[in-house]
Amino acid sequence: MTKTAAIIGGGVIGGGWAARFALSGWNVAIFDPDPEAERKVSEVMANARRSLPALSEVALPPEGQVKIVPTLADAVTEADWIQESAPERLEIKHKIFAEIQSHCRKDALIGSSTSGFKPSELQQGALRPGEIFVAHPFNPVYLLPLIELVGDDATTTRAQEVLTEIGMKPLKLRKEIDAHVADRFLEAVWREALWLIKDGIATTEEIDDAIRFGFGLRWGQMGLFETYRVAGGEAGMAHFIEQFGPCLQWPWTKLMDVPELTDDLVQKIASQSDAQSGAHTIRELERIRDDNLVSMMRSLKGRDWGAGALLNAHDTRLEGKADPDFTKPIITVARAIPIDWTDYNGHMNESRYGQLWSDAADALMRMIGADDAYIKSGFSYFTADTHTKFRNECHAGDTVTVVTTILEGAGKKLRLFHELKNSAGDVVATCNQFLLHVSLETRKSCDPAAHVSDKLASIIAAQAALPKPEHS
Ligand SMILES: NC(=O)C1=CN([C@@H]2O[C@H](COP(=O)(O)OP(=O)(O)OC[C@H]3O[C@@H](n4cnc5c(N)ncnc54)[C@H](O)[C@@H]3O)[C@@H](O)[C@H]2O)C=CC1
Ligand SMILES: C[N+](C)(C)CC(=O)CC(=O)[O-]
Repeated sequence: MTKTAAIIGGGVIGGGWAARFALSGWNVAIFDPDPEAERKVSEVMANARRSLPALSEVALPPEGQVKIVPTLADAVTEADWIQESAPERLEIKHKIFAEIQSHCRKDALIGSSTSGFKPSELQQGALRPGEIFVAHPFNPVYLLPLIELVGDDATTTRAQEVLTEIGMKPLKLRKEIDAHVADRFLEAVWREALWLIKDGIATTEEIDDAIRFGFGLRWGQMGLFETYRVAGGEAGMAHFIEQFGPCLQWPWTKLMDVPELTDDLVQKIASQSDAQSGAHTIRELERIRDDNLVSMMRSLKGRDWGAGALLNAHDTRLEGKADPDFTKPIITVARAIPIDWTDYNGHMNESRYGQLWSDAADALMRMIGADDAYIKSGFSYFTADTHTKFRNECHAGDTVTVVTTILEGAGKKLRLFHELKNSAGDVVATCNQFLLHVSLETRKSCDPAAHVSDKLASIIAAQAALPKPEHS
């Protein structure tokens, strides 16, 4: 049964949660008293639709329904997960939790997006305090996987399972603390940046350059400790601390001091920020950010590292293991086209068609039992010939499928016909691909193992009644 999320507060973060849940196949009900909420949420949804599916090499589940409802009770009554994302004011959040708990199911998970409040503060005066926990996300919630979870162990363990299912990276904190873990870092960096601007040392643009051309790039892949372990050289972490530990005693940092946010300082920051980024609207900046994040996370996927390894594991979960119904056309690829597959002509680059044919052949190989274990045993298929015909264009964000027909599959020969189709079912391109079964030891062609040729024969028989694809 389709699960339901209730989002209370549909601003920057609530909208991001709504998109994350809906694109993971959940129905979403949003309550927000702002008459502009519907427009704002639909803009976040549009951003999410063009970016989140591009992180995946497989199709996402069908999108859930998203609706704005007139009362908080309408949103929460049936919900499996309720996410409070109202302004960062404790009295507002208390009122909301009281209303949530008088209408919601007893087994509903009730998370708060709070950036700084501890669960014990959120729970003050609540009907069932232990049910309220912190689920702190990062903007944009539909792309960044981290969620800091703080609260009752059993409840946050249940929350952890749900978040993993929707492709996120829950991080359970051992103890509650103001501003959790990640925002403690962000606050330290923010405080130092304010000083640097106030003291006229650097502008907003120079500070951003200091981050994005240097340690910011490192942090996205290894974080703080692994990066510094490497920086310690062969002598390692202890040596690193010995060398740089004393800096904390030197005047490198103003960490304990907070600059006063005077009108002058706010004006200085705002005008520097306008000079730096004012040429773009916020929506344009969001799209630039999202495209960059998708490209960076896709690179990490190729390395199976960090956030990329998480995405690969999520793809495996989404793909499932069950055999398709072989009496129907075989779908070997179902996915969205990522932005980094497109080129200066504004459409998918020709090299990526080769990628899709290769992915389709790999999927077909797994279906006939020529899977990873079979390849490890010393046998595989090599492509000997491909003929691609381009018939239409394909753009970033398009959802496409590859339908693969087995034209020939006897002995060592395997001939496949792939049709790349867009979401309207139109053929974008076709490929006639000829493969030979090989021994990876001799590098010569040979007949496949009996279980592979038998499976191939049974699929060809199951497909016999289907019409032959056009132009094959
Ligand atoms: N903006 C950010 O970068 C991040 C914010 N957060 C947290 O997320 C929460 C929401 O922040 P944003 O989305 O940035 O704020 P926002 O101002 O964009 O959105 C808040 C929304 O709550 C609505 N609202 C006000 N009173 C309400 C009520 N009684 N019931 C339901 N909705 C109500 C407002 O109309 C508004 O649409 C805060 O607790 C914040 O600390 C967490 C991570 C990052
Ligand atoms: C600025 N902030 C404290 C609201 C930031 C966050 O809470 C997380 C984020 O997305 O940076």
